[in-house]
Amino acid sequence: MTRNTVLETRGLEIRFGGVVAADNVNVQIFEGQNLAIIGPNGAGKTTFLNICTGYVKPTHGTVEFFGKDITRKSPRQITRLGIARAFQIPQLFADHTALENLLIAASARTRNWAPFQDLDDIPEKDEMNDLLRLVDCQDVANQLVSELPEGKRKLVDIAIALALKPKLLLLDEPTSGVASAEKFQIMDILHHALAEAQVTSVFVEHDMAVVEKYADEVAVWSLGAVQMRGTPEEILSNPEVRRDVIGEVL
Ligand SMILES: Nc1ncnc2c1ncn2[C@@H]1O[C@H](COP(=O)(O)OP(=O)(O)OP(=O)(O)O)[C@@H](O)[C@H]1O
Repeated sequence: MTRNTVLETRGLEIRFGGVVAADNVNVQIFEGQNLAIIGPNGAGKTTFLNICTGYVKPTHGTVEFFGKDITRKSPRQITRLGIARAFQIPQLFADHTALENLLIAASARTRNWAPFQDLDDIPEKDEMNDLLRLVDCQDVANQLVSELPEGKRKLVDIAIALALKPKLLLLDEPTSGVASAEKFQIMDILHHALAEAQVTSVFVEHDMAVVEKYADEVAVWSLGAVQMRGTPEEILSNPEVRRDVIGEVL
């Protein structure tokens, strides 16, 4: 069965001073997949997400999204084309409620954002309530984001990314900073929401139990390059990965 390519990078390169953060990065991401990116600190994982979303421009190489070259497009243009991002530290308006945050995102999706617009007037209210339900946050819709526990804040951040109706969602350590038991709850909700919204995902992750359970493929980064790619079983049983990424003493 041929798989449709959502995003493809060819020959990405960038260095920061003496550090090579991308060294001939060639990656294909296929429709419907949940690709995990793993690798030691400083390997270039976040740099890859930054290049794909237009925040960092590579010195060489290209990024194609559904066959269209987006390498030189701005982050805003790339978001509008259908690539969304969720961050390790949720990017939310802390003194607004969860629902208000989504309404602001909905407004920014379709119109120019007007900071003084009355949020009650935004027509996407039902759609945004549905999204909060999808990420199991309907119970906190009217609570200030600053008062939410970290797990709920992460889910609201994911709902905001989905409010942009992306085709591809890039997540930088979606479960960092939450307790182990809660990680799986968040990932279950995320996994279900992505399938429901038919969104392809790429997530950077340090927790191998999360990778094993939720990724259908894993790419291993090291020294700015993709060293290996395969199923979670193949990658997580590889002795080099166990030694260099997981830190096991073999
Ligand atoms: N804007 C920047 N300016 C200077 N150096 C940078 C910049 N962005 C990244 N780097 C460097 O490039 C290298 C790769 O960084 P990157 O954040 O992509 O790694 P990472 O694999 O995501 O690491 P971590 O797992 O610690 O988040 C690091 O050495 C980092 O310090």
